[in-house]
Amino acid sequence: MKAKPCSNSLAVKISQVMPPDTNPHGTLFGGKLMAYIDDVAAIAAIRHARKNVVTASTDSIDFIAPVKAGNSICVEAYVTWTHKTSMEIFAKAITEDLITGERQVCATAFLTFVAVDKDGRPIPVPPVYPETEHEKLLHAGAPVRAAQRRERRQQSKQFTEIFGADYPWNRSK
Ligand SMILES: CC(=O)SCCNC(=O)CCNC(=O)[C@H](O)C(C)(C)COP(=O)(O)OP(=O)(O)OC[C@H]1O[C@@H](n2cnc3c(N)ncnc32)[C@H](O)[C@@H]1OP(=O)(O)O
Repeated sequence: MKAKPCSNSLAVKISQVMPPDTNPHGTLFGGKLMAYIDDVAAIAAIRHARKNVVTASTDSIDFIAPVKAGNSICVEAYVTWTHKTSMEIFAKAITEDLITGERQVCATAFLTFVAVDKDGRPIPVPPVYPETEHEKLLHAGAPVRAAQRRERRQQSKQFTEIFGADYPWNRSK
């Protein structure tokens, strides 16, 4: 498959934070921001693969600064690295006080998406290559992050086996 540049997958979403999406502090719900990030990252992954994708995992999301109601929130995401069927996506969210123009990074995250066929089975994706300094930095660090994810996935599988699928109310003490 022909390699594509990171920039080919760039997806951006900008919106104004409205009160229904805020918590009692008047700032954006963390869960809402996570949904924005997943949404934009999925578009980037589909753009790169030109196939259906699923979210396989999200690395830790660091909430760096709160996002006030009335501010804008801009999420950008692009594919930084690919393996066989999986793609790493970097997402960055910035918030802007629309009155003063002050901007802040409010969150960054790495997500992994997997391209799937109509039965949900993983299928190959094209390679990606970096062009800018930022893209090169992210691309170079990706194999180490992927190895950490493989290790974490093994731990998750172990927890799944240990804790099982019992409902809490059926669990014996
Ligand atoms: C857009 C959305 O909202 S989708 C909804 C939320 N997501 C989901 O429902 C996905 C549920 N999970 C699944 O369907 C499956 O576990 C899949 C498709 C992610 C993986 O399928 P599996 O049959 O386990 O495939 P397999 O073990 O071969 O892994 C396939 C690839 O996914 C990668 N992968 C799987 N799980 C993870 C994970 N937790 N973190 C990072 N990468 C992962 C593997 O490393 C592999 O990558 P590679 O082919 O590039 O080397």
